Amino acid sequence: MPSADLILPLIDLAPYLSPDATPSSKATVIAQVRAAVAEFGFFQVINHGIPIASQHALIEAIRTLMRIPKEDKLAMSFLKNPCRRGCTTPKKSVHPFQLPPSSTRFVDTEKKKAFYIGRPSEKIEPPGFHGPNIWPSPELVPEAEFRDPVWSYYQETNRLGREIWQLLIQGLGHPGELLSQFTKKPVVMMKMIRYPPFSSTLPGQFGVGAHTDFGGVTVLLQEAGRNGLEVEHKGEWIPVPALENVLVINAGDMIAGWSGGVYQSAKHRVINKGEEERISCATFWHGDLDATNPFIDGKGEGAAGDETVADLLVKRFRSQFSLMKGKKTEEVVRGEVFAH
Ligand SMILES: O=C(O)CCC(=O)C(=O)O
Ligand SMILES: [Fe+2]
Repeated sequence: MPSADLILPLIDLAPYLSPDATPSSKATVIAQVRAAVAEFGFFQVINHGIPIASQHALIEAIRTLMRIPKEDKLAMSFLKNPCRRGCTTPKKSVHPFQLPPSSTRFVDTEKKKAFYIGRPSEKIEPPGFHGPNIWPSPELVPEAEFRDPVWSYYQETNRLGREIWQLLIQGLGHPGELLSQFTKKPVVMMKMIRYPPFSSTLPGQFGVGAHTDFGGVTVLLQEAGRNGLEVEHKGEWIPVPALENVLVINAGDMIAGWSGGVYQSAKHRVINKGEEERISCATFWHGDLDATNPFIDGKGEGAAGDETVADLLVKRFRSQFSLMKGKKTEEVVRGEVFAH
């Protein structure tokens, strides 16, 4: 059961981001962020600098895209894309609850649909995190209704992800400029999500099952009023209210490892109990594929040391894949099951 008593910290970023910020006002925010991520792995932010109009336009754009015919979505399939972009459909995997007699072994455990974009580069580069984005044709969805607002929000959320990374770095006592050591060409994926209304989900189905994010900073926009996100804290689920112009920030496993356990990567899940669809958008701001832990100068061991960002990402996709027998590794590295 979600706990009614616990709430996540709500941090005002103005004393850090505004032109009048002083060293002391910045230090206060750095300390607040450190405390929040050390305790919860999550916090919410106001005065984050992303214009409300950009947030609204993004949500409308996602709604528009999710309504296009299924065959047009399949033509932009994430599973067929070599660099983790495009459309995913509900997740199929083995699940213990209610298998109707006529069903196959696989049922949908998650009912969401998602569309991914990332940092665009002309060439598709191994191991499949950099490459061109795909977009619906302008005849299908005019650029002003999808591509333009999505791209503009992507740039905003990139800027905010960078600021949050710098806050976390400074919270560990390093200069914020350390960021430039592992973010020359960072992997920054943006996942736009649509959860169906509660009535169309089966008992036991989640919007997103409990998981941790595996990489760096996540910046999450929830459509205002469409609650559903819950964060685990000491065995209890804390509901995270979907508030207008309030973003959710969390740290992934890579940050927890790199920080030597100072920062937490908390489990979270989504259950849309509402009778309306729920739109959200998560930006996963990782780092350069060849980067290793910047806090220990590459001298450490394991996840906290000499593994690169690419190693960590690929390892995570592979381990999730082991649940699904009979598929090829390539499908794993690209597949929805292995997306966040
Ligand atoms: O939609 C949400 O509120 C959260 C999504 C999420 O946790 C994820 O995609 O990793
Ligand atoms: Fe997540």
